Amino acid sequence: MAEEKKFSGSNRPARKQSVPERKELPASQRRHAAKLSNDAKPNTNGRPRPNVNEGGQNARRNNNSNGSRPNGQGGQNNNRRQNNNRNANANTGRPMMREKKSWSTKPREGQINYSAQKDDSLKEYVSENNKAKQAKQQAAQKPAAKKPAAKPAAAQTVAPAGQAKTDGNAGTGRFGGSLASGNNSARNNTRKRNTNGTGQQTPRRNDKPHGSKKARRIAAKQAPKKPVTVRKEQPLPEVLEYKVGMNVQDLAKLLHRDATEIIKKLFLLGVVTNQNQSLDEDTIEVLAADYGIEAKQKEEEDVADIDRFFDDETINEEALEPRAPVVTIMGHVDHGKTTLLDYLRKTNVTAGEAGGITQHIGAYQARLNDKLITFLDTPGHAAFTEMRARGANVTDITVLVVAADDGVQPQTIEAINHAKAAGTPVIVAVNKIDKEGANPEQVMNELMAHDLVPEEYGGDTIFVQISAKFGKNVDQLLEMILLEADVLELKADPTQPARGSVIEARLDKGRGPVSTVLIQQGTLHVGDPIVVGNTYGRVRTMTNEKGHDIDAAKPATPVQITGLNEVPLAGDRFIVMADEKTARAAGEERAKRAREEVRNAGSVVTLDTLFNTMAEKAMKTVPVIVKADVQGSVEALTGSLKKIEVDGVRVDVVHSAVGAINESDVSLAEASGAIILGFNVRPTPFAKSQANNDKIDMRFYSVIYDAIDDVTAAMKGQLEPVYEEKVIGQIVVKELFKFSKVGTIAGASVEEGKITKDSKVRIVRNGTVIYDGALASLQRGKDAVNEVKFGYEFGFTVNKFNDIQPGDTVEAYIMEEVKPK
Ligand SMILES: Nc1nc2c(ncn2[C@@H]2O[C@H](COP(=O)(O)OP(=O)(O)OP(=O)(O)O)[C@@H](O)[C@H]2O)c(=O)[nH]1
Repeated sequence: MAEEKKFSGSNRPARKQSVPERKELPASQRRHAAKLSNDAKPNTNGRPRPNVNEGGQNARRNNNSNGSRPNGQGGQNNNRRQNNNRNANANTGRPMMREKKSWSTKPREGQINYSAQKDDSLKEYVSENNKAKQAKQQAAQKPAAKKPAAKPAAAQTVAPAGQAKTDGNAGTGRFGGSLASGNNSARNNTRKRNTNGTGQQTPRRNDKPHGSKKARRIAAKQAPKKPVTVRKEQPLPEVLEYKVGMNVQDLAKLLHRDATEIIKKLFLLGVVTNQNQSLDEDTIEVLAADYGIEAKQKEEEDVADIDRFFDDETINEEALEPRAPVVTIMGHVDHGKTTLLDYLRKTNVTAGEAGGITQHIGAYQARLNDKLITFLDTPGHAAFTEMRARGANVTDITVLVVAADDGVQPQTIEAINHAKAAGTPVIVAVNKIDKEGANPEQVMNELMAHDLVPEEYGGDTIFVQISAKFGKNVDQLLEMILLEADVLELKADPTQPARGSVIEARLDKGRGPVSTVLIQQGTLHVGDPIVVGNTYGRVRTMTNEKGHDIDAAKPATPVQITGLNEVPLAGDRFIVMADEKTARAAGEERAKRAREEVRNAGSVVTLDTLFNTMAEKAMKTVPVIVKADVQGSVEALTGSLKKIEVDGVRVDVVHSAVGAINESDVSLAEASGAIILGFNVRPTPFAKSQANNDKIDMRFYSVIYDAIDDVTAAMKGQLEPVYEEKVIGQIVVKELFKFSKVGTIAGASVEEGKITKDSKVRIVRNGTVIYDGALASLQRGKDAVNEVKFGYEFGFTVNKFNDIQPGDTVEAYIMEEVKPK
């Protein structure tokens, strides 16, 4: 049962200590008490009655704070419990939710204890009041007591710890059982409210405090505080692995600490920051040191760096297997490289080649005694120097073809140097030994001067005399290659994801970018996500050199693949990635960086480069756009064009790509004033008509030499004309004729050569040039003439010079344009 509290008018606490002593209640209070006494009748309708008039002045004053929120539920107001209960609505059994002041039932020191005073009227009042109160409480408890009994479980659930329970414990709770009685009790017990396990009911939407500001403030003070979530204390990590730029929140997670704790710590360390501010390396390290742990900067993986897969040897020694040697054939033009490969492949590439030059790198495999040899078909023309160099970089062995009837030539030496630079052993194939005039001994002697000493002369270079045309000793050459490969112990790990290099790439009309790649490590599978140079994709199809579809390719195998987004460059490296997403990210990042590189290279001017840049700007350029059928040709042509040496003029390749000449090429040509050079390609119909309209110069070639010659001529035409002085005649002044109208006319004779009307004249007196200028008039007799030849006499005047004397000699000369060499 609810603890019964006496509410007596005489029990009214003093609001101030200095309340004057009174013998009896004032008339007004007695009147009020009497009114209350009348009101304090049991509530028969079961509904809560407002307590506005209950409790006399106290009750009225407390009415303001009789909100819906239980006061002191959170257990903060234990010391006020009695007051609350005293102030509880007697009708409802509900506690006074808020109070304006903490009232004590016991008089404090210096206070007057009204209750102790003898006052019969008050006693009477109290007794009546108590009876009325009891009656009211009993009436109020009746309906409330039913519901909790009907739903004890619910009541158990909702009754927070420390609150009165509605069963047999009613009246012993914090609110003296008031929760268990009346309508509040019924509501609280029938509706589940989330207590979040804290014992505190979560506030309802309308649980706003009412009353004056002050009342709200006090209520807020007394309101149960939100439970503080206690972070599970986890131990600090041994090492703080951080990234530069992390903020306090990030570090808080890593350190298992509260962000505010870190902010405080940093503040004490002299760093004022907030949760979101990025922190530098030093700050993070100092913080870690303060926590007494080690800080280690996390190395961010550069997804675009595919070279690391080539540098970091992650090869499993146990998985290594012997692989085919990769052989590059090098040599001077027409010494028989293609014929040798032809023989090996039993095809006839030579006949189909325009201009008789191999235009791009191909790769093929030859088999001898069940052993494979991979050949890279590198061209011999000087234009392909870069490609040869690239070929040598993926090469294990270089076969140097030297025609026995032609001997060592410039490109033979160049090939030797490339092989030396790449560190690959050289096997010399002395070719065309079938030919009349072939002198293999001579070739051997010449090569010895380049450190290629035959074994029979005590050196370590293998020489094989062959006839590629007739296949003589070609098998012997293959044997020697395999022998050398054995010495090199060539092995690879086929178990890892494939990586290698692009040998050749082109754009196929139907299949998109088609690339010949050489696998250097691992096994390449159809479907592999792949990054190639600055592009990426998934291996859609894979074919071997015979054009057969294959599913997997092991190390040292050249295969043609499709499925890339763009045409890569010959020599680009490729790597198979874990998934397509990573491949895409890497490819896109690489492409972005490549674009930035190009942009920066074109625009950055530093003080160091300023002079050069200015000088460069003063140069005349021949802008060209190069389009070709294969990447190798693009590179060969652009490389050759850049090497053209004409003083004061350089080629500016504004764009180069594989594929037909399209509209965007024509637009670019118009914008940049470029000539379009098409190598084995033609324009699309649209591009053709656009080029006609825009008067764009498009030229088509199938031989690189022709393209280079044309551009060289164009470049020479671009040069400023150079003039040289050419003396055409010697004249001696004989006498002077003075005319008032025209001035002095010199009479002279042509002693050597001639003089023309356009001649310039240099007047020399006593060996000194006294005047250099142009003729004003040239005449014979009274007639003006264009030219006076040797032996004739004539008259002349000089522009702006009137001091000519008999005996002066005159050099007649002209400025003649000199063609650039
Ligand atoms: N008699 C004879 N002629 C040969 C031999 N090898 C090549 N030839 C001829 O030499 C010429 C040039 O041969 P290629 O194989 O095209 O020479 P290459 O070195 O590939 O030339 P480029 O592709 O221009 O670098 C062709 O006419 C061949 O038929 C040979 O062993 N004997």
